[in-house]
Amino acid sequence: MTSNHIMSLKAVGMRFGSFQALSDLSFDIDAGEVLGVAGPNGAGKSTLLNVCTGGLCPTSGSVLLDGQDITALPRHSRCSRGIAMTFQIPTVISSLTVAENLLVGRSFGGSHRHDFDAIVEIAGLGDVLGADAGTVDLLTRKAIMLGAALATGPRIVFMDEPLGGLNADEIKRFVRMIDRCRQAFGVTVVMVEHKTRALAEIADRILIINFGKFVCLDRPSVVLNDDHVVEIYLGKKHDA
Ligand SMILES: Nc1ncnc2c1ncn2[C@@H]1O[C@H](COP(=O)(O)OP(=O)(O)OP(=O)(O)O)[C@@H](O)[C@H]1O
Repeated sequence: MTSNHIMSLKAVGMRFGSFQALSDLSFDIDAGEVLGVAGPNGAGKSTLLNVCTGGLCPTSGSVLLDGQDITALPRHSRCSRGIAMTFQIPTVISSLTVAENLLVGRSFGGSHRHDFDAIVEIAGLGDVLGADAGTVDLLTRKAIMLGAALATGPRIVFMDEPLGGLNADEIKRFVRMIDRCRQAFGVTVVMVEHKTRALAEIADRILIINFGKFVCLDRPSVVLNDDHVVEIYLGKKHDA
């Protein structure tokens, strides 16, 4: 029987000293989907992304990529297997041009490479390729980070709060960018996001966690209309 799961977590736990940040998390990520991850502050969302991308090695359970155990692999080894991550605060190399930043991304990753011109077009960076990356606005810095992640040739991209700090118009533009990544390259996207309305627009499914524990995983219309989820785990202050 063939599986459509690109990644699976099996009973994953993450303990920092005596603090249990993630507990017994098990779920599958479908190839080609946009999976949203939401939950209150401190729920364990960034910890979960780090466990998936190799920034942290879980203290219990396992992470599988295409059914292969990658739990102990560090970030650079996972990158060469097609796993990329973007961060809440855009990490660009300010002393390099926009194009050079993308080329740095291209020097990492595995044997597969997405087309460079297509990445530039998707990220909307055509007009600023020669600009110093340190001089561009926040949306462009986020686009550079996404472009550099795509330049590693990923099959799955994890994004930590990609919409943070953007205004309503910029959110729409970045959501379109994410959608184009999927259309053009077939990449799977897992995004942690507090802006639940935007998340509902782009995500095929949303995972809710709280206190490091699984709460639910379903289509946005089901998850976001669940009274318990809305009141307890999302809350009005995060809605945008
Ligand atoms: N390296 C660490 N050492 C100790 N505790 C940590 C560490 N990293 C995270 N934590 C704790 O684990 C919990 C989950 O943190 P995490 O950053 O994953 O939450 P989050 O859901 O991403 O929160 P937010 O929405 O505020 O970004 C928090 O209580 C945090 O203080």
